[in-house]
Amino acid sequence: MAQRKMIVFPTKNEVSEAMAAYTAKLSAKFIKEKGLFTVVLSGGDLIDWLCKLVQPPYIDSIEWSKWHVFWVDERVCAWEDPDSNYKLAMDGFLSKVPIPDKNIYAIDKHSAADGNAEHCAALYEDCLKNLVKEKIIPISKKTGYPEFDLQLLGMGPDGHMASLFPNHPQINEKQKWVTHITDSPKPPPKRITFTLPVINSALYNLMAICDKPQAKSVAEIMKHNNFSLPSAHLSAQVENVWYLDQAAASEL
Ligand SMILES: O=C1O[C@H](COP(=O)(O)O)[C@@H](O)[C@H](O)[C@H]1O
Repeated sequence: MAQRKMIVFPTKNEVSEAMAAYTAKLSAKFIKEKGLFTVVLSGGDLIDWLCKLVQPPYIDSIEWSKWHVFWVDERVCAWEDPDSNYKLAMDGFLSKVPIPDKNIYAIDKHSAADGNAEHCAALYEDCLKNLVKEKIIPISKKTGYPEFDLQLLGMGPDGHMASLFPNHPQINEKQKWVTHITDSPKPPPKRITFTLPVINSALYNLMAICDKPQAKSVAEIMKHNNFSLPSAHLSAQVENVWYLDQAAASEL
């Protein structure tokens, strides 16, 4: 598994530029190697920081039609709900680039609106399994879990990543690929999330953290390897890179 690599940038703007360059480089590499690129998004502030991808030079140079887009976690609510990670990504990023609709794998619309978190997680896992059969997602020979090319992750001030929260059992799930939570400490309470083995089976994981509220958890992870914080468990098969701004790195 890849060692954690950290780069501190002066401001959020440089984090955003570096994320775009990293994503574009991997997009070109994987599309050249296998004709497609699987990208996993999170919600939260990260979507704002992806803004550089919808500007020149990336908007015109990325082969968007070869992208397949997933969510590492999703809130169990209607697609139109302001809490929806799908809506956030559609409004701020995906609606501005020509990715075919069929390549955008959102939470099941009806079950999400019905609010059944367990069913939504099972359906999302079925969706991934079908894509394994269709050879869009390989199963890693090393881990036995689905292998995404790139995941773009964020961390909450409490050290959570995806919807894996401190002191909640989802972090220990090893059988399922996608699990659910109904008592998330951060609203909304019902969510689905990739499990840790799936998150760590990605080839490249890019964790982007900006702003002061995250600084304490960043220091706990970097200085003390505090594994009670879910983000401390992040790894990857090839590269596990953390991009921070000065504010997030201020307690290091
Ligand atoms: O609730 C969530 O929080 C995390 C972190 O979000 P941020 O706004 O603190 O950056 C996010 O990565 C996750 O996808 C989201 O559902």
